[in-house]
Amino acid sequence: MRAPDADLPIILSGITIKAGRVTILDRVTQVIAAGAPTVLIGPNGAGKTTLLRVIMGLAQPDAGSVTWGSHNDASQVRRAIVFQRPVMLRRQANSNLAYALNAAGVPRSQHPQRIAELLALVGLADRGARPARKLSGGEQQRLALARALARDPAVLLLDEPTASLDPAATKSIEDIIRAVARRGVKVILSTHDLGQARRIGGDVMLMHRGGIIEHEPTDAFFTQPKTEQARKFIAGELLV
Ligand SMILES: Nc1ncnc2c1ncn2[C@@H]1O[C@H](COP(=O)(O)OP(=O)(O)OP(=O)(O)O)[C@@H](O)[C@H]1O
Repeated sequence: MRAPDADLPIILSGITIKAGRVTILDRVTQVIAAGAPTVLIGPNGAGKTTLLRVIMGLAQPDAGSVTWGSHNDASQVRRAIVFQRPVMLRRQANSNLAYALNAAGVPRSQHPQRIAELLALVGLADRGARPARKLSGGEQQRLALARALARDPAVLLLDEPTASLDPAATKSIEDIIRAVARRGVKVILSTHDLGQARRIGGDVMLMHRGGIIEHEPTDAFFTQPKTEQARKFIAGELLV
Protein backbone atom coordinates (compact mmCIF):
# COMPACT_ATOMS: atom_id res chain seq x y z
CA MET A 1 0.00 0.00 0.00
CA ARG A 2 1.25 3.47 -0.68
CA ALA A 3 0.45 7.08 0.09
CA PRO A 4 -1.87 8.25 -2.66
CA ASP A 5 -0.25 11.65 -3.24
CA ALA A 6 -0.63 11.57 -7.02
CA ASP A 7 -4.17 10.14 -6.86
CA LEU A 8 -5.83 12.74 -4.67
CA PRO A 9 -7.82 14.85 -4.31
CA ILE A 10 -10.73 13.25 -6.11
CA ILE A 11 -12.70 16.09 -7.68
CA LEU A 12 -16.33 15.43 -8.53
CA SER A 13 -17.66 18.07 -10.91
CA GLY A 14 -21.36 18.23 -11.63
CA ILE A 15 -21.88 14.45 -11.55
CA THR A 16 -25.37 13.67 -12.78
CA ILE A 17 -26.91 10.27 -13.40
CA LYS A 18 -30.42 9.68 -14.60
CA ALA A 19 -32.45 6.50 -15.02
CA GLY A 20 -35.21 7.44 -17.41
CA ARG A 21 -36.85 10.48 -15.90
CA VAL A 22 -35.50 9.83 -12.41
CA THR A 23 -32.40 11.72 -11.34
CA ILE A 24 -30.23 9.45 -9.19
CA LEU A 25 -27.27 11.82 -8.79
CA ASP A 26 -27.94 15.50 -9.14
CA ARG A 27 -24.94 17.70 -10.03
CA VAL A 28 -22.68 16.38 -7.30
CA THR A 29 -19.68 18.70 -6.98
CA GLN A 30 -17.27 17.87 -4.17
CA VAL A 31 -13.59 17.54 -3.36
CA ILE A 32 -12.52 14.38 -1.54
CA ALA A 33 -9.09 14.99 -0.03
CA ALA A 34 -6.37 12.73 1.33
CA GLY A 35 -6.56 11.86 5.01
CA ALA A 36 -8.89 10.01 7.35
CA PRO A 37 -11.88 8.16 5.87
CA THR A 38 -14.64 10.10 4.14
CA VAL A 39 -18.02 8.80 5.27
CA LEU A 40 -21.15 8.98 3.11
CA ILE A 41 -24.40 8.96 5.04
CA GLY A 42 -28.00 9.51 4.04
CA PRO A 43 -31.37 7.79 3.86
CA ASN A 44 -32.11 4.74 1.69
CA GLY A 45 -32.06 5.61 -1.96
CA ALA A 46 -30.11 8.85 -1.46
CA GLY A 47 -27.54 7.77 -4.05
CA LYS A 48 -24.62 6.61 -1.89
CA THR A 49 -23.98 3.33 -3.71
CA THR A 50 -24.35 5.01 -7.08
CA LEU A 51 -21.80 7.66 -6.12
CA LEU A 52 -19.33 4.98 -4.98
CA ARG A 53 -19.88 3.17 -8.31
CA VAL A 54 -19.13 6.37 -10.21
CA ILE A 55 -15.92 6.91 -8.22
CA MET A 56 -14.96 3.28 -8.89
CA GLY A 57 -15.58 3.79 -12.61
CA LEU A 58 -18.39 1.21 -12.67
CA ALA A 59 -21.08 3.74 -13.59
CA GLN A 60 -20.66 6.48 -16.17
CA PRO A 61 -22.22 9.84 -15.38
CA ASP A 62 -24.63 11.35 -17.90
CA ALA A 63 -22.99 14.68 -17.14
CA GLY A 64 -20.00 15.83 -15.13
CA SER A 65 -16.60 14.36 -14.51
CA VAL A 66 -14.30 12.82 -11.91
CA THR A 67 -10.66 13.84 -11.82
CA TRP A 68 -7.95 12.26 -9.74
CA GLY A 69 -4.93 14.19 -8.41
CA SER A 70 -2.42 14.67 -11.15
CA HIS A 71 -3.71 11.85 -13.37
CA ASN A 72 -5.14 12.46 -16.81
CA ASP A 73 -6.39 8.92 -17.01
CA ALA A 74 -8.48 7.53 -14.14
CA SER A 75 -7.53 3.98 -15.11
CA GLN A 76 -4.06 4.70 -13.67
CA VAL A 77 -5.56 5.00 -10.20
CA ARG A 78 -5.59 1.81 -8.16
CA ARG A 79 -9.08 1.56 -6.78
CA ALA A 80 -10.93 -1.26 -5.08
CA ILE A 81 -14.52 -1.58 -3.92
CA VAL A 82 -16.18 -3.90 -1.43
CA PHE A 83 -19.90 -4.28 -1.84
CA GLN A 84 -22.39 -4.84 0.93
CA ARG A 85 -22.75 -8.56 0.24
CA PRO A 86 -19.43 -9.73 -1.17
CA VAL A 87 -19.46 -12.95 -3.17
CA MET A 88 -16.62 -15.35 -2.49
CA LEU A 89 -15.36 -18.01 -4.86
CA ARG A 90 -16.28 -21.53 -3.79
CA ARG A 91 -12.67 -22.17 -2.75
CA GLN A 92 -10.40 -21.79 0.24
CA ALA A 93 -9.88 -18.30 1.66
CA ASN A 94 -6.25 -18.53 0.47
CA SER A 95 -7.36 -19.27 -3.08
CA ASN A 96 -9.73 -16.31 -3.11
CA LEU A 97 -6.77 -14.08 -2.29
CA ALA A 98 -4.51 -15.83 -4.82
CA TYR A 99 -7.14 -15.17 -7.47
CA ALA A 100 -7.18 -11.46 -6.59
CA LEU A 101 -3.36 -11.27 -6.51
CA ASN A 102 -3.23 -12.92 -9.91
CA ALA A 103 -5.75 -10.45 -11.29
CA ALA A 104 -3.61 -7.63 -9.88
CA GLY A 105 -0.56 -8.99 -11.71
CA VAL A 106 1.36 -10.05 -8.60
CA PRO A 107 3.89 -12.76 -9.53
CA ARG A 108 3.04 -16.22 -8.17
CA SER A 109 6.31 -16.41 -6.28
CA GLN A 110 5.10 -13.56 -4.06
CA HIS A 111 1.67 -15.05 -3.39
CA PRO A 112 2.44 -17.03 -0.20
CA GLN A 113 3.97 -14.02 1.53
CA ARG A 114 1.29 -11.58 0.37
CA ILE A 115 -1.51 -13.99 1.33
CA ALA A 116 -0.02 -14.41 4.81
CA GLU A 117 0.28 -10.61 5.20
CA LEU A 118 -3.25 -9.97 4.01
CA LEU A 119 -4.77 -12.65 6.23
CA ALA A 120 -2.83 -11.30 9.22
CA LEU A 121 -3.96 -7.75 8.48
CA VAL A 122 -7.62 -8.78 8.64
CA GLY A 123 -7.19 -11.18 11.59
CA LEU A 124 -7.75 -14.37 9.59
CA ALA A 125 -4.24 -15.83 9.84
CA ASP A 126 -5.65 -19.20 10.96
CA ARG A 127 -8.50 -19.31 8.43
CA GLY A 128 -6.59 -19.50 5.14
CA ALA A 129 -7.37 -23.16 4.46
CA ARG A 130 -11.10 -22.81 5.26
CA PRO A 131 -13.64 -22.79 2.45
CA ALA A 132 -14.40 -19.08 2.04
CA ARG A 133 -18.15 -19.60 1.91
CA LYS A 134 -18.10 -21.47 5.22
CA LEU A 135 -16.64 -18.50 7.07
CA SER A 136 -18.96 -16.44 9.27
CA GLY A 137 -20.50 -13.26 7.86
CA GLY A 138 -17.98 -11.08 9.69
CA GLU A 139 -15.08 -13.27 8.56
CA GLN A 140 -16.29 -13.17 4.96
CA GLN A 141 -16.47 -9.39 5.13
CA ARG A 142 -12.89 -9.30 6.46
CA LEU A 143 -11.80 -11.65 3.68
CA ALA A 144 -13.51 -9.35 1.18
CA LEU A 145 -11.45 -6.47 2.60
CA ALA A 146 -8.27 -8.53 2.24
CA ARG A 147 -9.24 -9.38 -1.33
CA ALA A 148 -9.74 -5.69 -2.13
CA LEU A 149 -6.39 -4.86 -0.50
CA ALA A 150 -4.68 -7.48 -2.68
CA ARG A 151 -4.92 -4.88 -5.44
CA ASP A 152 -2.76 -2.54 -3.36
CA PRO A 153 -5.30 0.24 -3.78
CA ALA A 154 -4.63 3.92 -3.23
CA VAL A 155 -8.37 4.39 -2.76
CA LEU A 156 -10.64 1.85 -1.07
CA LEU A 157 -14.41 2.20 -1.46
CA LEU A 158 -16.64 0.38 1.02
CA ASP A 159 -20.41 0.17 0.59
CA GLU A 160 -21.98 -0.37 4.02
CA PRO A 161 -19.18 -2.70 5.12
CA THR A 162 -20.78 -3.58 8.46
CA ALA A 163 -24.47 -3.56 7.47
CA SER A 164 -25.39 -6.99 8.82
CA LEU A 165 -22.69 -7.47 11.44
CA ASP A 166 -22.88 -7.57 15.22
CA PRO A 167 -20.92 -5.09 17.40
CA ALA A 168 -17.84 -7.32 17.77
CA ALA A 169 -17.60 -8.01 14.04
CA THR A 170 -18.24 -4.32 13.33
CA LYS A 171 -15.42 -3.35 15.67
CA SER A 172 -12.97 -5.65 13.93
CA ILE A 173 -13.90 -4.20 10.52
CA GLU A 174 -13.52 -0.65 11.88
CA ASP A 175 -10.10 -1.55 13.34
CA ILE A 176 -9.00 -2.81 9.90
CA ILE A 177 -10.31 0.36 8.23
CA ARG A 178 -8.32 2.49 10.69
CA ALA A 179 -5.17 0.42 10.13
CA VAL A 180 -5.56 0.68 6.35
CA ALA A 181 -6.18 4.44 6.53
CA ARG A 182 -3.08 4.87 8.71
CA ARG A 183 -1.05 3.26 5.94
CA GLY A 184 -2.09 6.06 3.62
CA VAL A 185 -4.98 4.41 1.77
CA LYS A 186 -7.88 6.81 1.21
CA VAL A 187 -11.05 5.11 2.41
CA ILE A 188 -14.49 6.28 1.30
CA LEU A 189 -17.36 4.39 2.87
CA SER A 190 -21.11 4.55 3.08
CA THR A 191 -22.95 3.65 6.24
CA HIS A 192 -26.29 3.94 8.01
CA ASP A 193 -24.48 3.82 11.34
CA LEU A 194 -23.99 7.37 12.62
CA GLY A 195 -21.84 6.03 15.46
CA GLN A 196 -19.54 4.54 12.85
CA ALA A 197 -19.34 7.88 11.03
CA ARG A 198 -18.29 9.54 14.30
CA ARG A 199 -15.81 6.79 15.16
CA ILE A 200 -13.90 6.56 11.91
CA GLY A 201 -14.82 9.52 9.73
CA GLY A 202 -12.41 12.36 9.09
CA ASP A 203 -15.18 14.09 7.18
CA VAL A 204 -18.84 13.34 6.59
CA MET A 205 -20.94 13.85 3.47
CA LEU A 206 -24.71 13.84 3.95
CA MET A 207 -26.58 12.79 0.81
CA HIS A 208 -30.26 13.26 0.14
CA ARG A 209 -32.14 12.74 -3.10
CA GLY A 210 -29.02 12.49 -5.20
CA GLY A 211 -27.34 15.61 -3.87
CA ILE A 212 -24.82 16.42 -1.16
CA ILE A 213 -26.49 18.47 1.55
CA GLU A 214 -23.45 18.94 3.77
CA HIS A 215 -19.79 17.96 3.66
CA GLU A 216 -17.90 18.86 6.82
CA PRO A 217 -15.17 17.60 9.15
CA THR A 218 -16.80 14.97 11.38
CA ASP A 219 -16.78 16.99 14.62
CA ALA A 220 -18.26 20.07 12.97
CA PHE A 221 -20.89 17.99 11.19
CA PHE A 222 -22.18 16.44 14.40
CA THR A 223 -21.81 19.42 16.72
CA GLN A 224 -22.75 22.30 14.40
CA PRO A 225 -24.85 21.01 11.53
CA LYS A 226 -25.47 23.85 9.10
CA THR A 227 -28.71 22.68 7.58
CA GLU A 228 -32.08 21.68 8.96
CA GLN A 229 -31.81 18.36 7.10
CA ALA A 230 -28.48 17.52 8.76
CA ARG A 231 -29.83 18.46 12.16
CA LYS A 232 -32.85 16.21 11.62
CA PHE A 233 -30.77 13.33 10.32
CA ILE A 234 -28.38 13.49 13.28
CA ALA A 235 -31.37 13.63 15.66
CA GLY A 236 -32.75 10.44 14.11
CA GLU A 237 -35.74 12.16 12.54
CA LEU A 238 -36.92 10.93 9.19
CA LEU A 239 -35.55 12.65 6.10
CA VAL A 240 -38.09 12.06 3.36
N1 LIG B 1 -29.80 1.21 -12.57
C1 LIG B 1 -30.79 1.87 -11.98
N2 LIG B 1 -31.96 2.10 -12.59
C2 LIG B 1 -32.95 2.77 -11.99
N3 LIG B 1 -32.87 3.27 -10.76
C3 LIG B 1 -31.73 3.06 -10.08
C4 LIG B 1 -30.62 2.36 -10.63
N4 LIG B 1 -29.64 2.31 -9.71
C5 LIG B 1 -30.10 2.96 -8.63
N5 LIG B 1 -31.35 3.41 -8.84
C6 LIG B 1 -32.17 4.20 -7.92
O1 LIG B 1 -31.40 5.31 -7.54
C7 LIG B 1 -31.63 5.64 -6.19
C8 LIG B 1 -30.29 5.66 -5.44
O2 LIG B 1 -29.85 4.32 -5.24
P1 LIG B 1 -28.55 3.99 -4.41
O3 LIG B 1 -28.47 2.50 -4.30
O4 LIG B 1 -27.38 4.70 -4.98
O5 LIG B 1 -28.90 4.62 -2.99
P2 LIG B 1 -28.26 4.37 -1.55
O6 LIG B 1 -28.14 5.72 -0.93
O7 LIG B 1 -27.02 3.57 -1.67
O8 LIG B 1 -29.39 3.55 -0.83
P3 LIG B 1 -29.30 2.43 0.34
O9 LIG B 1 -28.90 3.19 1.57
O10 LIG B 1 -30.72 1.94 0.41
O11 LIG B 1 -28.32 1.38 -0.07
C9 LIG B 1 -32.62 4.63 -5.67
O12 LIG B 1 -33.89 5.20 -5.73
C10 LIG B 1 -32.48 3.47 -6.63
O13 LIG B 1 -33.67 2.75 -6.73
